[in-house]
Amino acid sequence: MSEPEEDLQEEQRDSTKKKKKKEKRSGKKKKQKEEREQEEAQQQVDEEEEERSECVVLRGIFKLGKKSHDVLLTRTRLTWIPITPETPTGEPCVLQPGVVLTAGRVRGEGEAAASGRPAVGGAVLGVALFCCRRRGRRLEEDTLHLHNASAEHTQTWYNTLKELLAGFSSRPRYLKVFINPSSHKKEAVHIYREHVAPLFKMADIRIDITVTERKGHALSVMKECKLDEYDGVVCVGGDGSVAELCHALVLRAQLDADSPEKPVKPVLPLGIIPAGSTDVVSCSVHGVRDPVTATLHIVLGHLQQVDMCSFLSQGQLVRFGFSAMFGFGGRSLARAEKKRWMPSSRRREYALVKTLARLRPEDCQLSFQPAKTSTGNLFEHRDEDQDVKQDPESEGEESWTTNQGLYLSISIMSIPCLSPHAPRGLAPNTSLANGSAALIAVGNTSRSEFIKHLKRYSSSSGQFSFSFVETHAVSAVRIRPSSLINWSEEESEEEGDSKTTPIIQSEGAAFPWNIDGELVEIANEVLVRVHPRLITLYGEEVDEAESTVSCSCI
Ligand SMILES: Nc1ncnc2c1ncn2[C@@H]1O[C@H](COP(=O)(O)OP(=O)(O)OP(=O)(O)O)[C@@H](O)[C@H]1O
Repeated sequence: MSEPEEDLQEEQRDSTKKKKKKEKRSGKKKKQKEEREQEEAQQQVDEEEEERSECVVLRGIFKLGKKSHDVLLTRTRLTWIPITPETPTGEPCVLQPGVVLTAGRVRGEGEAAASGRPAVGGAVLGVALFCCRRRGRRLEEDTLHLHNASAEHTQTWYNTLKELLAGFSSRPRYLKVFINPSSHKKEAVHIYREHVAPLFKMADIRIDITVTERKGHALSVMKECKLDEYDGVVCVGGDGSVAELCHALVLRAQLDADSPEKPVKPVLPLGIIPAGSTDVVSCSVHGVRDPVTATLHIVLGHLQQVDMCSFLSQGQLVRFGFSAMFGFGGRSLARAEKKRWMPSSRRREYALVKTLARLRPEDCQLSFQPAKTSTGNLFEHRDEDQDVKQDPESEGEESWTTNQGLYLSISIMSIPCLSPHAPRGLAPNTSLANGSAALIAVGNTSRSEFIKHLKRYSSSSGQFSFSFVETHAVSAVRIRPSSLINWSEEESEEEGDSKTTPIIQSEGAAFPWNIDGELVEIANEVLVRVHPRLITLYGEEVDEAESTVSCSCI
């Protein structure tokens, strides 16, 4: 090729490059312009929505207590200002309709006010707003009376408020309720009748109740019943009942979706009314063990996505759940279950002390897949997209970290497991919906050091600052025991030097696991997988539970 030809080609190349660059620049500019336009359009929609919601729906004069007030209702707030000549622009009080449970008509001599419920007979004297008030982590029922003698005026307000409340789509209208009458002190039915049913009735929520007759009853009902009629499921019971229902909801979703392998997110949310002895799941989404708080979260439709785990052994699903303890936690529960005749708190203390006295490590291979997107931010919320992409099953063997050793205790928890005994939770380093579980592995150590570690759970921190404790945010865990012992044999053993002697294998034996407070005996390797946001519970994210008890046994 001659020099001028080469120059010409070079020029052509340059001009094509420039052209491409120009096109790229103009494409980028076009994209930016489109994005800007989209943003502006969205802003306009938001502003219009805000304006619409701030539009006054109703305005009227009502008496609140003895004073007349100028009352204003928009779609997002109810505001009332005292009408006083000395301060014509008085301080407004505000209430969000989101906290209003229902509206009733005050009739007759105000008997609705006296009874705290919407009344049926007599002349209409005003509107009563039954609402929810926050006191710390507790939700309580409260009433606001707006008095006005005009029946027509009152009726308009009553109808409008009812219409507004009907617009809250997350609030349930029809619930399937399971009550375990044998939970804890056998008070579940009483708790339901006393604290829950009146609030459901007041909020016009229809209910369909099953009082369970045996273990597995709720699961079999859930497999068969027509779920699409309901807006949610409610469990009145302890952690065992909650675990059974969560497991049942996911299984049912799998059945409905014809997905035998992969867990499927249930459509219906689960509400938990605590009636057990520890109520860890309830505490983790309510911050308190209080049936009224739990019911109000359901009535107001507060929904919280929650991570769950699946537990598999030899490729078979054992169950779905939130937490599992292997080693100390499993053995302690197995001992407690043998003394079912004891009152539950005594039984727990007995088992704890006895297991501590016979403390022994498990010899096992512990493998885990670190959670990919964990940033160390305890209460971070992530995109749904991120969760979908995070599929531990698609990861190769190389993403696993494996250690072989002696462990006193291994816990895997996809929720913080708050309780009055451990207000910041057994796993404060995870949150309800961060897409990972906390793995807490306690290596072999002396009894006194292990007790120190346990005691720090009831204070507030420092339980992991020991050289023998390791914690990881994980998406999957595998525990392969090296040796087995039938735990009942262990009961009858003489106490030897248990600190360093690993457990001896015996045929047909199984390891006791504590899965959501239920004893599950598994002989082989267990694979735990975390399923981000697999279930929706009525409740909210809380970082600390109300502490009402102290454990006296250690
Ligand atoms: N009528 C019944 N009789 C016996 N067991 C039942 C009955 N109904 C349900 N169950 C089972 O009882 C088990 C324990 O229930 P639950 O957790 O509610 O009570 P708890 O063990 O006393 O409470 P906690 O787990 O907080 O100590 C669950 O596995 C549940 O399936």
